[in-house]
Amino acid sequence: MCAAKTTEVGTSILTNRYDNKGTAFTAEERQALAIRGRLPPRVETLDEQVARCLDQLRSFDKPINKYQFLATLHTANTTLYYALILASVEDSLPIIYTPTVGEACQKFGNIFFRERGMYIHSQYKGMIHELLEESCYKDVDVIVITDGSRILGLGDLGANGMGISIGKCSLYVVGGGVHPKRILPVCLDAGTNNESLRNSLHYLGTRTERLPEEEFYGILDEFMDAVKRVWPGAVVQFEDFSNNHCFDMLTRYQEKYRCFNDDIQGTGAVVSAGFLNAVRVTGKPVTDHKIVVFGAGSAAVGVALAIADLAVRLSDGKITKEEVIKTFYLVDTKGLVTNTRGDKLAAHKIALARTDIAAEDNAKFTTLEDVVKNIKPTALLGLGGVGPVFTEDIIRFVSSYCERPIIFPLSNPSSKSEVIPSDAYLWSNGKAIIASGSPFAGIEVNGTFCKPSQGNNMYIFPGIGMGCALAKPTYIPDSVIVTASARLYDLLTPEMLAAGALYPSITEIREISSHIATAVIMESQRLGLTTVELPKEYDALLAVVKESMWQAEYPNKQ
Ligand SMILES: NC(=O)C1=CN([C@@H]2O[C@H](COP(=O)(O)OP(=O)(O)OC[C@H]3O[C@@H](n4cnc5c(N)ncnc54)[C@H](O)[C@@H]3O)[C@@H](O)[C@H]2O)C=CC1
Ligand SMILES: CC(=O)C(=O)O
Ligand SMILES: [Mg+2]
Repeated sequence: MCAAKTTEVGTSILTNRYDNKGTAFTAEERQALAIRGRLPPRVETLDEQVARCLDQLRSFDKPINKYQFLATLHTANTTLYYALILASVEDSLPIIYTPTVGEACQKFGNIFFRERGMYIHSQYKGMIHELLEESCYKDVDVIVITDGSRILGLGDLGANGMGISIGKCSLYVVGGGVHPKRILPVCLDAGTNNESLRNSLHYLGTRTERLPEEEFYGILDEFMDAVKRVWPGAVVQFEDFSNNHCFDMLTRYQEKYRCFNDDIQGTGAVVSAGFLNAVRVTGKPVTDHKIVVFGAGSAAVGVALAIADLAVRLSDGKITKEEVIKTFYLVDTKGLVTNTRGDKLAAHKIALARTDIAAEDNAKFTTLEDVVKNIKPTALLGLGGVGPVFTEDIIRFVSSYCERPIIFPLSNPSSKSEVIPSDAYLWSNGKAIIASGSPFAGIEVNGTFCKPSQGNNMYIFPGIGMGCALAKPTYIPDSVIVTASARLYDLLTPEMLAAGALYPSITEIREISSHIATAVIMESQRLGLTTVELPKEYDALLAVVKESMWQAEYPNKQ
């Protein structure tokens, strides 16, 4: 090979995030690639690189600067980026995911420096197939798409929502072992109704109001169809679409494409598993509980219905879905959701509306405080996305009559949490059983260290997506999601439960995801939906799943 040609190859490898090894290139490799003088002399192993980069990461005080450092690292050397995250899951997930990813989305235009993923907008109508074909993505297993209309609890962030697709895709690699080249974060830029964002100096999306319905579905239909043709094996995860679309999108696409909605179905699957494990701690059957849910949107409705589905599945049909649904009291901006309060309920609320409140009694239930006082719940689930509403008064009141109140402040990011878990432990005198959407510190109460579990859909979507990418079922029916949830429920051992956990440790995310993926595949096989031949027996299938996981290692392992 001539010298000029070799230099070109060397340069393209050094600047290709997937192939670059940086200081881990050996002397021989440096010579062969003609990059001898272009790297510091020391040759490091991947472990040494990880240790050095972890020190660099820890040297930043502000989480957003840590986020920027990691984004830069991803751009320079993707293998090292994932090796570092896998070596420091508990420290780095709060940076690449909630809560810091929320701040990164808010500041997306200010911190953007290099492309990642794909942007689809109305200007490309009629050309989406071509756009996907011409992209550098040749084989895609998982696509996470958002239109940025409801990013965490931060509202309409338009094209800045790309940050959330990127964060979720990173978790597919970290948790599901999907190859980094086979994930695709997508931003459907359908405009934004956030006027101040639209007018802000560095906003990078289209500066128009959100598309009318017909155009929105026109572009989404075209995208889904193009994905099926260009990457027929891919799974599409819908993320953070506002509730005027997300339920309808599921109806429109669930049986036509291999897709699921993370906020409705993923959140439902995770929270139902943790909640029913918390119910075991209370010693009372779920049907004896009274569950107040703050919020009645995509996550709240997904969670309530999933708890009912999982409870029915775990009871072997001894309890009915209707019996569990009766335990729920959903609260939205107008108060308790009932069928008698005189407004036209959004379609997604109807199945969960109380039917036992006389019209004249609705006035007694117009605030969360009223509902708590009058219902005396044993469980509070927070999915309103507005911040601290589970007040000291509420927590103390619930703890006054309830032996082990279940308190789940599930809204993200941390600033939108319904209560800071350490406060809830203190106010409940250590009695509360807590899972929070974002990670929070624990606290010692009466000599016992209490730490919240993280009730976040990150426990399930990597396993669901990975299982479906492997077995390629024609579509993802609800029963596959309930099966994934039941598997997560079972993965919590009695010892873990006794130690106060509601989910296995997140450091075990790959192990967890491999079991969830296995369960997902087996249920898809049972339903006759898979299009790839895989073992039918659990252990053999689990081995195949584990074997398929990408490892954060250089090709010629250092
Ligand atoms: N822990 C987890 O894994 C997940 C957490 N979430 C979080 O849940 C929150 C909500 O998400 P979605 O349900 O998708 O949003 P959404 O917009 O569909 O629903 C929000 C609901 O809260 C209600 N609400 C808003 N302000 C209220 C107020 N002041 N009083 C009473 N009700 C009020 C709204 O009426 C609506 O029913 C977000 O913060 C999101 O980050 C969502 C998905 C997963
Ligand atoms: C975790 C998540 O998906 C959300 O907060 O929207
Ligand atoms: Mg979400």
